[in-house]
Amino acid sequence: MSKIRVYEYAKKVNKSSKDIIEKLKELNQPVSNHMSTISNDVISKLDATFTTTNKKNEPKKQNTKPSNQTNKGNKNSKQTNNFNADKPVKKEEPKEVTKITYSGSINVGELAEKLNKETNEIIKKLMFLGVMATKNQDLDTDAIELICGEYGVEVEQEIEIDKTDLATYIEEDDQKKLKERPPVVTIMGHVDHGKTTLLDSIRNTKVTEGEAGGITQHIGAYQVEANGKKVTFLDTPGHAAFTSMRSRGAQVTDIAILVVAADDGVMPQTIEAINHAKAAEVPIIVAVNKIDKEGANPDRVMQELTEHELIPEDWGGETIFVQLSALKGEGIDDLLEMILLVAEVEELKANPNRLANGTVIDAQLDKGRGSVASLLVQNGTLKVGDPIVVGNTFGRVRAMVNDLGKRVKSVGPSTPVEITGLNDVPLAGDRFVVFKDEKTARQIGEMRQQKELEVKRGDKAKVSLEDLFERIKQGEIKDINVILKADVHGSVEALAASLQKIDVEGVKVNIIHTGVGAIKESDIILASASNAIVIGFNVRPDNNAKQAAESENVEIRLHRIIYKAIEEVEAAMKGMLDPEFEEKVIGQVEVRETFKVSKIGTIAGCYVTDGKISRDAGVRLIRDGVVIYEGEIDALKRFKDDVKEVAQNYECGITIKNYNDIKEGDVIEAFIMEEVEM
Ligand SMILES: Nc1nc2c(ncn2[C@@H]2O[C@H](COP(=O)(O)OP(=O)(O)OP(=O)(O)O)[C@@H](O)[C@H]2O)c(=O)[nH]1
Repeated sequence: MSKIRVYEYAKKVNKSSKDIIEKLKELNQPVSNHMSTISNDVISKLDATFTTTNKKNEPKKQNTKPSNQTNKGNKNSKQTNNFNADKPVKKEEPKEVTKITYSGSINVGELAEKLNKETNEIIKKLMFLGVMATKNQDLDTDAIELICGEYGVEVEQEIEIDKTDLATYIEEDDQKKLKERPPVVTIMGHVDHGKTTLLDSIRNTKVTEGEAGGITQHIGAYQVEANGKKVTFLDTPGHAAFTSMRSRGAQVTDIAILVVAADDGVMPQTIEAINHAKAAEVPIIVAVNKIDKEGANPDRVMQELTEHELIPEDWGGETIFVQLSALKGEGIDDLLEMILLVAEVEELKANPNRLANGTVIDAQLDKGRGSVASLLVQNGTLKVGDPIVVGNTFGRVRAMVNDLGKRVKSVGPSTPVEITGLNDVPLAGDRFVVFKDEKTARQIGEMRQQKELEVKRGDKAKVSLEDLFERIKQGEIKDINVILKADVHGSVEALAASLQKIDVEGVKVNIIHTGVGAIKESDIILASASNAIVIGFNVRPDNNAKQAAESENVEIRLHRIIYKAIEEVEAAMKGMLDPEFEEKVIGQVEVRETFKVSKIGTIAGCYVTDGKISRDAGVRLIRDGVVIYEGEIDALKRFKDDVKEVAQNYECGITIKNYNDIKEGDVIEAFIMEEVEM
């Protein structure tokens, strides 16, 4: 158990921090203030006093009555007496506050105002309580309660419910309704130690038994049966299940299988895997693989793992080791048996008789079926037709397919299933929750979408790759905001990871939104609002997005090769991007006569009406306001001489390269391509 602070403990036992501080003094464990931490052994001592009495006497209350106010109460009554005595004088008494309410956070100044006191007075009181605070400093619940207690004022915190938080819609289970559920297992280990082979081996030996004709399908997880019990394997070998999912706060794994090749021993990724599993507090079963190989040394593996606190039972430890050959399918039954054993110890349970919730294992956009998401049902039963919110997407479960490629109507806890029917593609690691009615699901889904947009919005000036370097140099930019869209989830993750690794002069790429599928108007709006560049990988903007990008001045970069996209961003950050050119019109010329010369073609006798025309300029032939040709000048002459340029109000002769259809009255527009100033 980790340490907790005085005020946290106070809240836990429904006492004021002051009570706890007093008690700690009595226990000879004085602390300086309510923010001080208390160690585990002291907590047990406190528990002995508080949890027993607390449970007996005081039900948990939302409102916090002021504590310890006997003194204050007296003072108040004294005041009243004085007031009565002074009645004929009719002095203005400040309005007495007896109760305040607040929501969210409140700072010292605001509290003073609510209490009808001077800010300085509050600051002094806080100092006395060991808290140094300034006027604009936010106060935690406990400090607020302490101060109000001092004045004998009741405090009520209005708890704000975040309606977009899916967790608030998941009701707690009645323990009596819980039933055993299959364990969800992740296989981890160093490269080439045999994770994929093991996953295949388990699947091949177990899945098809009794499932004649079943076509296996990769939906990110599969179930096998052993000894009449089911086991669910996440079939994303490696750390994906831990890294990407856990980064979104999703915990799906119950048991981690650590594969270590007996001929190779503990390697860097083995250690990494151990750390992931430990951080997630997931039990580890070690699978010593490749024991069929010459040079296999299982003992060495065990020896090496003891250094990482994985000690075999035979050696007095608690870690289960299974020796196997994934390639030959040996030891698979042992492994499954051990998994079931650990599962039993862990008492994994869920309630199949409720609306489902769980986690997205993977999701993608399918040309025919639209958004397709692989879900792991973690609690409840998921049914076709269920109104559902998945991450920031929503819909109704249209169809469900299990890991054997079979259509199913309902699935219970720990079951992986692929669903269609969502309005957009969610992300791996997103939570899903089923709702009773579609209207609520839609409302919450839309609110979540909206919130996602708002959260990601910033209000900086627009950025483009071209001016990036300059703004980095000026110190205007520290983060480069990027919105990433790609055809498949894997590319999104790969590109995002690589972009985030680019580090130029301490400037970092900040991926504010990623998604699968075409670049949409909403992406552009988000980019515009958050001053981001949109990078599309194997995807294109749709028409609305194109228009929005133009009007919002948002830069879209399209790529087909990951490293090119990375190179480009890196080059922009280093100021090495090829310069961008912009067209600049330098002049206008009126065609007054035309001459046809056999070897030369049409010569236009012209008059420069505006600006100038130069020999190396590009030209556009405009007739009745419509551009009918764009090309280069072949010759520019004044009288018989070739000239470099001709200025306004002068006459000249022009021939256009490979173009002769020039007519009297046409306008020739001259333009040059100019490097955009950075
Ligand atoms: N002899 C022997 N070879 C094995 C065994 N298990 C896996 N291999 C071989 O080891 C190599 C790597 O196996 P994979 O299953 O691809 O390893 P992995 O851990 O999934 O590798 P990555 O996906 O690259 O991380 C392959 O050539 C397998 O055939 C085994 O039990 N015995």
